[in-house]
Amino acid sequence: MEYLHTMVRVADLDESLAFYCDKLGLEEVARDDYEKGRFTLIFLAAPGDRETAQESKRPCLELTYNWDPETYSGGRNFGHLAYRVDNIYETCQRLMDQGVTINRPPRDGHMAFVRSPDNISIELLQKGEPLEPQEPWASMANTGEW
Ligand SMILES: C[C@@H](O)C(=O)SC[C@H](NC(=O)CC[C@H](N)C(=O)O)C(=O)NCC(=O)O
Ligand code: NI
Repeated sequence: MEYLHTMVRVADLDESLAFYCDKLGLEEVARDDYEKGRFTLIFLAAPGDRETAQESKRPCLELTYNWDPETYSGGRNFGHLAYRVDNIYETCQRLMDQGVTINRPPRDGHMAFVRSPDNISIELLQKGEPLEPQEPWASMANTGEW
């Protein structure tokens, strides 16, 4: 058995691609429009997974965009998507510069959380050992739910 993808439904495709690709840094590896079902599926991969994902659409995040508007709510049982990053301070600074709220700042040099436009929780983990605590991150407060 192999892990393939996690699917999340998105209300605004352009807004979601701006967040997941332009800001978070994921890359589109596949896109399928389904006229009959009136939806689009887009498979996104982290740069480190690109080669594997281009061949087999795994490991991926699958965005489902239903052409007819729906209200997505609840789903408290869904926790988060997690990505490992080379430098969590640089990643959070880049996201913050692009207007993303760092809901749980990387005070420990190891873990941070942000939210997607559809309020999906995204965990960012430092690759290898935690970085030395440094400002402004060490004294930043949490913002809302992470
Ligand atoms: C391609 C493969 O990875 C899929 O996940 S297709 C699964 C299929 N998706 C849809 O029909 C998308 C549109 C639908 N309106 C929806 O929002 O799910 C499906 O069976 N989805 C049902 C589900 O519970 O995921
Ligand atoms: Ni799927």
